[in-house]
Amino acid sequence: MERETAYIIDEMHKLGISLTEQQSEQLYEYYRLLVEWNSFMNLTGITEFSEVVQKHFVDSLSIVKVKNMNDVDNLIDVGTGAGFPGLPLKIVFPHLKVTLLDSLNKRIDFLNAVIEKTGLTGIETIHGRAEDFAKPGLKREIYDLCVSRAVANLATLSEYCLPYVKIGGEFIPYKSGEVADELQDAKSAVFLLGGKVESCENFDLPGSDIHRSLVRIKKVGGCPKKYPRKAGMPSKVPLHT
Ligand SMILES: C[S@@+](CC[C@H](N)C(=O)[O-])C[C@H]1O[C@@H](n2cnc3c(N)ncnc32)[C@H](O)[C@@H]1O
Repeated sequence: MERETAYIIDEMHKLGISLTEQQSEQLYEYYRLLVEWNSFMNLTGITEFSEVVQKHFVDSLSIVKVKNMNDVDNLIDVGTGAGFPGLPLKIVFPHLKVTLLDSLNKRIDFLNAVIEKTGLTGIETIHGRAEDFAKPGLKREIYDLCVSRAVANLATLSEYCLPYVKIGGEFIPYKSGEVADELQDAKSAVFLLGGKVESCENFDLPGSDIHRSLVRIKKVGGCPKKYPRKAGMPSKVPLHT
């Protein structure tokens, strides 16, 4: 295990992140549980250790290239699946109050097991659809940051995510490949939901073939009450021009 934790520490160092022994052990335990649970449920197609470190852990943390996480108090990860990117972010930045939301209960069971085994506090899981928890009195417009990876196209995803973000906060989707067309298609959805695209940072993820794009969308105005529409609508009929 020492060799593996040293590898995790080195790879995070390349991103300018200094990990404690405890944090590297928590990430290793997360990896171990991911592989164990993956043998009886579908969590990830990636199970080889160095690939998990690069394609899940380093990728999740690549947000530090565009955002100072010390400026963030709370975040929600929408469609977190096996916890990416929200759970590695919580382990590396323990001051964060984190909500992990997913519509598949089996994945929530897995996340709860990781949280219990690693002893993390200040993190909650929600089993449900993104469209159902951004209602007034629930989790509407309370987060500094919303992140999401591999969940939906940007127009749909904006309707899932922007209602969670407080004015002045940010929504940063993890996209892959070229996103120019997707950004164009999502432009009016982002505007309608109170967002403004500030920038899009593209880079190759080291040690993998992933071309990552991180889009910074600022919440500049309140989200109209009618959004998000009822569950299923944002994906069936995405908001567009
Ligand atoms: C391809 S997986 C990606 C998981 C993780 N974000 C990652 O990058 O590894 C998509 C996840 O989004 C969840 N999801 C899709 N639509 C959702 C919705 N409307 N509300 C909540 N979760 C949703 C699915 O259950 C699934 O776990």
